[in-house]
Amino acid sequence: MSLIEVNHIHKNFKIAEPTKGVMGSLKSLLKKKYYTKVAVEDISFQIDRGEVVGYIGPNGAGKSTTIKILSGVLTPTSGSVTVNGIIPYKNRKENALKIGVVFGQRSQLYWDLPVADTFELYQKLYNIKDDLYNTNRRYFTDILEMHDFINQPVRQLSLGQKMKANLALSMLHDPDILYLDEPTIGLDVMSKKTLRTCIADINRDKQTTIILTTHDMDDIEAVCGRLILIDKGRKLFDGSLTDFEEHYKNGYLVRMQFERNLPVWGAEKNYKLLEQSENNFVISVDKCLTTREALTYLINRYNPDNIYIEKEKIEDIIQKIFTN
Ligand SMILES: Nc1ncnc2c1ncn2[C@@H]1O[C@H](COP(=O)(O)OP(=O)(O)OP(=O)(O)O)[C@@H](O)[C@H]1O
Repeated sequence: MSLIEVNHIHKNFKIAEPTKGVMGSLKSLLKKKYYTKVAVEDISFQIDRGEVVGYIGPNGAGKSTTIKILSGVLTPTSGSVTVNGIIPYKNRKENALKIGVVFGQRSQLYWDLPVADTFELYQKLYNIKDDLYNTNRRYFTDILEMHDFINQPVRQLSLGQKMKANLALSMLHDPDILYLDEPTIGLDVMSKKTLRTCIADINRDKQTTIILTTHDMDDIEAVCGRLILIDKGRKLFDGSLTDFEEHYKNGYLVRMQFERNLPVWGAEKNYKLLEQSENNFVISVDKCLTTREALTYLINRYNPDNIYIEKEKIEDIIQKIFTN
């Protein structure tokens, strides 16, 4: 049995129909009309201990709803979930002791208290033994570089510092599973990088199983070994990043650089001009051609000064899936 077992879950929300005008509002007081919004439709997956899984999809795909079901906040309309052998939405307290949750848009810190004080409150709340608390506090203060601000009130902290403190807080009780919902949202490049490194460190040092939802594909490429892609509540793909690229990639990119004026690009079968700048062509090559065939052809035909194969970013592949 896997650590996380999700079997054919569905989640429907009952939503009140909007009313028009005063009469409409009055009528709705007597008899409200509802419609059903399907947020998650027949999703199944298993996650083993120690995996880091990226759970991705466009806005409204059902990512947060799934995470809320896994963390016990929501009950599925049908289907079943077990996490660590328990049903999270039926045994919320027991489940809460074994998981850490970070919602990028929501802080668990007390605005007026120094971070260190919230940590102490959390120790009492979760009944964390002194030894474990002190070890974890030291470990997270070090890897998340929190020494400079741990004694400052939360209201004085930057977004990046708050996110680090939230991550540390959610891990103080040594949970088996960490749910991260958009942890790098709104952060600058350096803070994103630090956070990604720390997520990978936590997984390596503590064998924490991590499920990460994000719109930033650099997060996925940096830390996830596996990707689950969903859209409109349904699962589209579940597998390794390499399999994902193999499955969805239609070809690869070639960049040609010229130290003279750009030659005229001809309409070429199996080659598509994606981008043209002052002295560059970026070409998408169909996967029916080997890189050797493509490079030989392009060098003979256009005689570039430099030519490179470029890796297609996961972000671009996903964008193609949802725009095609
Ligand atoms: N409490 C709720 N009541 C009604 N509808 C909801 C509720 N929560 C989510 N939904 C709807 O369910 C669908 C899935 O929402 P969800 O928040 O899971 O998507 P998401 O993939 O996390 O999106 P995003 O990337 O924008 O955060 C959306 O259409 C949303 O409007």
